[in-house]
Amino acid sequence: MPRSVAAHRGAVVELLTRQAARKGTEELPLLDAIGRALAADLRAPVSLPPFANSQMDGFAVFSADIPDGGAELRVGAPVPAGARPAALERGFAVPIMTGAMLPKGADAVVPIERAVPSVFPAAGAVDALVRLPATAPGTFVRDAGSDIAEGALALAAGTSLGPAQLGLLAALGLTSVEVRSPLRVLLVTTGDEVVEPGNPLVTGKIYDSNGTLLEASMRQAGLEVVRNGISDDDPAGLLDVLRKHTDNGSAVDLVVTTGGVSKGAYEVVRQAMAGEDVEFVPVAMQPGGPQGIGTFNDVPFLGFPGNPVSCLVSFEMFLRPALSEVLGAPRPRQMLPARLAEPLTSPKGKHQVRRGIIENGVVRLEGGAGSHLVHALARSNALIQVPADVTELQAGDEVEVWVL
Ligand SMILES: Nc1nc2c(c(=O)[nH]1)N[C@H]1C(S)=C(S)[C@@H](COP(=O)(O)OP(=O)(O)OC[C@H]3O[C@@H](n4cnc5c(N)ncnc54)[C@H](O)[C@@H]3O)O[C@H]1N2
Ligand code: MOO
Repeated sequence: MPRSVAAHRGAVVELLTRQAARKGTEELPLLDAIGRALAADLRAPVSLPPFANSQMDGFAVFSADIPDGGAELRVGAPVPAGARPAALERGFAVPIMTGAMLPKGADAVVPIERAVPSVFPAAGAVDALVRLPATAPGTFVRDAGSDIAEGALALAAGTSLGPAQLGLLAALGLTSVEVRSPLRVLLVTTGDEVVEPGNPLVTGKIYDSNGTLLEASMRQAGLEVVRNGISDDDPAGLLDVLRKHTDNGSAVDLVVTTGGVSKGAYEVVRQAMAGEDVEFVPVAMQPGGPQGIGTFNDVPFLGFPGNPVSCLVSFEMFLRPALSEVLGAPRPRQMLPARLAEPLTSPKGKHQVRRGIIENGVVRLEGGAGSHLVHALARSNALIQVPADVTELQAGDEVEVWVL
């Protein structure tokens, strides 16, 4: 009985949870922390904004100085951004620039466009007057701490740090941040037929796309990737590579291989793992059905199938979500409902993952179901999820898509 996608994902989560618990944290300069997960809850060391300030270029006023019909007020000394202004005198309006500190005694800002005249008096002008409309207290004032108050929770442990989160930390005055240390992965592609790009393509051989595809996926997800070339179909050679990288305990946190897991005569990964704590399970998913999982030399092990699309789908369906769950980073893929632009069929009892392009809530298929179709994959921006109990869908039917 094949294992469900959810059950296999759960097994990958369990495998990584133990390993992640052994990893520590590290302090990094903000920009080096992009894509990492925050190690601990972080409280705001200062309030944002730190002081009440103006949201507009205009006049800071005491709202009670302006009756319903408006009033003519005397113009005081202007407040540029960055200055510490003197208190506002009653009956005065002071020119204030966006972001500048509100003078004590002021409680509202009237934008320059609503003033008559609607220009600031020239520098050095004396006895200038301005006519302003009535204004409710608080208008165009950004109160101190209205974004976040000092001591409040700024970001929770496990938050994935993207540009917005790092920008917040900078706004709070921080220059570095404590993040979870990344997992280091040994990625080994296998197969006698597979050659490194850049070499001549001898008849019967193909270039290794899995190595680049998966290393790129892993790096984007915040993993450190160790490579050791391509292993041929000799199990002893593959075992040597795996031992070299796992023997000294902490060298790698996870091993991922590609290929050699199905039912052929030369299944190098299956053969190498005979006698190890690794099982080969059929998962009710297409592509990416045959999966290896377990530990090698006490290090978590995942054996992805050899077809390139199967590799990407295995990564997106199992490893990436498990990393999100266990480490907090990367952020989970955005999942959207979309209408199918065309019909599709799906094998009975298997969760199918098709590739497609989503645009304005409609998703169209790119290429067929074949797991060798890397060109179609490269044109796609979404994975279309077809549940195991669905065998046919019509144009216009709603599906869930994961945005790549
Ligand atoms: N009799 C059966 N045959 C197959 C079954 C099955 O159930 N019964 N399952 C099929 C499915 S589904 C998949 S997926 C593949 C999985 O095969 P393996 O993991 O053993 O992978 P390989 O046989 O080594 O390769 C499969 C395919 O992918 C190409 N490949 C391999 N490595 C790379 C690489 N690094 N870069 C690019 N392409 C690669 C390889 O040449 C094969 O075409 O098994 C089916 N067969
Ligand atoms: O499961 Mo295979 O990965 O369909 O091609």
